[in-house]
Amino acid sequence: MHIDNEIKLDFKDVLIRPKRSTLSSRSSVDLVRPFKFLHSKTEYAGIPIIAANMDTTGTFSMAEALGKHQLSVALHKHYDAKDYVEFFSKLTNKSTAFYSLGIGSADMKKFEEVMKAAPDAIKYVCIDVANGYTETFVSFVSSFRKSFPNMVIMAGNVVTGDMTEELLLAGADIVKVGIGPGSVCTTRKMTGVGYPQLSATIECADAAHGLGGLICADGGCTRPGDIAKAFGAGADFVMLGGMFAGHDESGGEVLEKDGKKYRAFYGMSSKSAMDKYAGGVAHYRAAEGKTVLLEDRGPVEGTIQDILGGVRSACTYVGARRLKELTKRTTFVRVTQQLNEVFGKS
Ligand SMILES: NC(=O)C1=CN([C@@H]2O[C@H](COP(=O)(O)OP(=O)(O)OC[C@H]3O[C@@H](n4cnc5c(N)ncnc54)[C@H](OP(=O)(O)O)[C@@H]3O)[C@@H](O)[C@H]2O)C=CC1
Ligand SMILES: Nc1nc2c(ncn2[C@@H]2O[C@H](COP(=O)(O)O)[C@@H](O)[C@H]2O)c(=O)[nH]1
Ligand SMILES: [K+]
Repeated sequence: MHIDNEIKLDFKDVLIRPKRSTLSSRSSVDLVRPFKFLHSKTEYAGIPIIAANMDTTGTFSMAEALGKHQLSVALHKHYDAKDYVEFFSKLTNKSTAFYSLGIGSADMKKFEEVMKAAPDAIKYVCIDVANGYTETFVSFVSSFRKSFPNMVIMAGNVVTGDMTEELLLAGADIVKVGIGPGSVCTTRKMTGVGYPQLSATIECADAAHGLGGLICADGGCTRPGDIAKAFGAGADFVMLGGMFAGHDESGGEVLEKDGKKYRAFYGMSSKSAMDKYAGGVAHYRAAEGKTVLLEDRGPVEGTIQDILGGVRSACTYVGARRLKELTKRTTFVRVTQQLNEVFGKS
């Protein structure tokens, strides 16, 4: 047994210290980032915010709404092959949608079927498992890279620098970072495993950038300020589940209660998800996700504006004309209280 006594931080533990700035308006901040990748020759340009590959956020209609603003979606893995073929064939800005898959043989079979029907339609994939520390996962990423040398591969999840390096060396372009921070995640409760998300982001970004790789901070952002902090911490991409949930584009059924409209939102490892896609929770495992009912939030357009407005404003507070400059202009101050909640949680 070993104890790491260094304090590790979450978004709530810090604020970004303002700095002198020559920017006179939030409208002059450029959030579009160009990226080149470690392995793939594909070039990316967009606002590096991605809706999570959960079945109520990684939807085709979410992709359409976010794509208009150059944001991306990691599609969930439960559509039929023919639907992906149709979607990706029509997709004009390839960087706005990731095809997601796990490491099971059914996932690979479906992906091959889609690739065969639409050979050049997919440029970005997200290889996603709960636990990115297994040998099986690393060898899957490595053989996927051999089969698809020019695919942009995002792979995860991990939370430490050593495993970030290993995945990049195995063939990932972007390592997805986050174990247990999610809004409908119960991994920490069920297993006691996890890592505070701000520190995970800082440490994995540092490891990745040293090798010329990128990271995506996945999970735990509950408001636009957290997204600014994730970028400030060194994230190249930020993935959001809960913040994009509950909108018209989320799909799923709408429930009415006392005259109010609600949408269900659940973890992909929750009982709800396993009942829906795997015929229940397997005998040897427990659910590691929960189900919540969210008040219907209408079109996602308003949420997008809040997010982009918040991040642009953060950039002006530290004098970052482009999102790219945010990290090097960020000094975090540790705080004991981040928000004034005298009139309730906001
Ligand atoms: N970021 C996070 O903290 C987490 C994210 N999730 C999300 O939910 C999705 C579904 O997750 P889930 O159904 O739990 O698993 P995955 O779809 O991630 O499972 C992938 C493979 O990993 C194996 N595995 C070994 N150890 C573990 C472990 N500790 N947790 C999960 N799988 C393990 C599984 O085998 P076997 O089932 O036989 O053990 C399975 O073959 C994930 O793809 C991810 O998107 C889920 C949990 C945590
Ligand atoms: N431990 C679990 N994590 C999950 C599950 N379903 C999704 N996720 C992860 O959460 C993020 C989104 O986080 P949020 O805070 O923005 O909502 C998602 O990308 C996954 O990595 C789950 O069932 N269990
Ligand atoms: K995930």
